[in-house]
Amino acid sequence: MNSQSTSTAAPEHLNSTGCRIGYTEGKGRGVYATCPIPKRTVVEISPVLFFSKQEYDDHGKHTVLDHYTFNWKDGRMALALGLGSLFNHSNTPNVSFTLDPQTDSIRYETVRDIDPHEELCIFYGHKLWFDPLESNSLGEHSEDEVDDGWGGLSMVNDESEDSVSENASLRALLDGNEDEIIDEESLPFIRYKPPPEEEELATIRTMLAWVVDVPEPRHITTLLKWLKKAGLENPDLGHLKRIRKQGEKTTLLISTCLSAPTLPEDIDLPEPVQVPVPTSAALTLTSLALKTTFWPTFYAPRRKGESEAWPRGKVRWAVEAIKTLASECRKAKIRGDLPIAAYVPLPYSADEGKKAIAHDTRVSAKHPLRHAVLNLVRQIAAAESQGREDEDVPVQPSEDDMNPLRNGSNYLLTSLTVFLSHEPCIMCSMALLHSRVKEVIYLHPMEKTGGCGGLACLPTLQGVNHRFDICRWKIDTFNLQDIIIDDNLDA
Ligand SMILES: C[S@@+](CC[C@H](N)C(=O)[O-])C[C@H]1O[C@@H](n2cnc3c(N)ncnc32)[C@H](O)[C@@H]1O
Repeated sequence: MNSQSTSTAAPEHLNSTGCRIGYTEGKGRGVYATCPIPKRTVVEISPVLFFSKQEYDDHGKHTVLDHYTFNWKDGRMALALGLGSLFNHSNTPNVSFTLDPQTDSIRYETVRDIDPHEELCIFYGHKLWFDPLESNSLGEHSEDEVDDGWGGLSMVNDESEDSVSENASLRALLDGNEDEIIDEESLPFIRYKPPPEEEELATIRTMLAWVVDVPEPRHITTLLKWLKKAGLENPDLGHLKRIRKQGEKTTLLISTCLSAPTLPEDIDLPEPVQVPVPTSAALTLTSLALKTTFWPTFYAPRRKGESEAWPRGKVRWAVEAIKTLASECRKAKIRGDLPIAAYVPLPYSADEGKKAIAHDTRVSAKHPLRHAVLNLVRQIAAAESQGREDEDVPVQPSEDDMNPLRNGSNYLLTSLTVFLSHEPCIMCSMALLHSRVKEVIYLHPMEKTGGCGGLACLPTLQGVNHRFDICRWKIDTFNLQDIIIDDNLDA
C-alpha cells in the first residue's frame, strides 16, 4: 500500500509558527521550517479524528489510514488533522509530540533550535513499515527491539505499548462502573503508612505561633476580617482554631511569621506573644485532649488508617497519568537525559486547574539541580507568575510579591496529586513539602536516596508541619524496566 500522495506539488499551509508543507522525493510530503524556530516552540496542535478498535480492525487498517494513525492511549486509533499527519519520521527527531486526552489533540513541540528550511520530523517508533530516508544512521535497531513507546505512528498490527504493558488484572480493575469504590487491597498502589499518632504529651509536635489576648470580645469580628485582609489565613494553621477562650480570657491566633506581627492601630491590644501550638490536627481523641492543652486543635480522625476512597474512574485517571509519565521518561531517555519524570494532571473529574509535566534535565542542562520535581515546581511557578518563565531574568517584583504575609498564596501544589517515576530525593521531597502537595504517587522506590519512605520520610519528620500522602505504584503492573535508574542516583 502506498501511503504517499501521487502529487509532487505540496499545498500551501497557514501555520502561524512558520511551517510549510514541502515535498521530498522518496518521502513524499513533509513539514518544513520557513524561518528559524527556537527550541520548545509548539509548532502545531492537531485535533484528532478517532476510530474505535473495531472500526479500525474491520476497515481502517486495510486502507491508507494504516500509515497515518496514532495509537491513542485507550486503544482507539487517532488520525491527526492539520499538519499532524504530515510529519515524516527521523531517528534523530527535532520535534516531539504529546497525546492530550483532555483536548483530544496532539501537540508538536521542537526539541532543539531549528534552522530555516530544515525539515521537522518526529520519531514513529522502532518498527517501521518503510525504508526510512535518513541523513544519518544513528537509529539502526534490531527487528526484535522493543518499541520505546515515545508515541509513535504505528501500524495497527503492532500491539500498542499500552495494551502489552497493562496486565490482565489491571485491565479487569479498570473495567466497570466508574463510581464504584475500589477496595484498598485492589488499588494499584500501596500507601505509605505514617508512624502512629502521638499519644503522649512529650511526643506532640509543636511550632511557635504569635497570639494576642483580646480584652474586648466585640473586637474579634474586626480582627478576623483584618487577618483575612492581611493575608494571614495561612494553610499552615488550618488545623488550629483561631480563637482560644479560657474563662474570661479570649486569645487570637495570628501567624507563624518569624517577626512579631503589626497589629491594627485602631484597636487597643496588648503586645502579641509567641506560644507553642501543635503542628497537625488530632487523629485520635487522646491526641485531641493532649494537643488542646497547647492550643485548640481540630479533630480529623479520617486520616487515621482510613484513607480517601478511590472510585474506579479515579483509578483510570491515575493509570492514564502513569502512562503519560512513562512516556515522558522515555522521551527524556531519547534526548540523552535521565529517564525521570514528574507529572501533575488536572485533578480527577476537574475540567480546569493546574497541569504540568517535566523530566530530569541535569544532563542536557548541565545543571545539578534540574531534577524532574524541581523542574515541575519551577514550571508551575512560572505559569503562576504570569509567564515569567525564565528565573534567570530579573523581574521587577510587584508589591504583592514583596509582602511576606502573602507567602501563603504561593503554595503551588495545594490539593494536587503529583505522579513521579521515582521516589523523590530529599531535596525534591522538601520542594514538594514547600509546595504543599496533597499526594505523591511514585513508581520506583529509591531506597538509598529517597525522601518519601526510602532513606528518610520528610513529611513525617519532627518539626515538619505539612503532611502529604505517599503511595507507591505496584511497578509490576506496567512494563517499565527501562525507567529504572541506578539506586545510588538522586531522583
Ligand atoms: C504519516 S505519513 C507522513 C506524510 C507522508 N510523507 C505523505 O506524503 O503523506 C507516513 C508516511 O510517510 C513516509 N515517510 C515518513 N518518513 C519517512 C522517511 N524518513 N523516509 C521515507 N519515507 C518516509 C512513509 O511512506 C510513511 O508511510
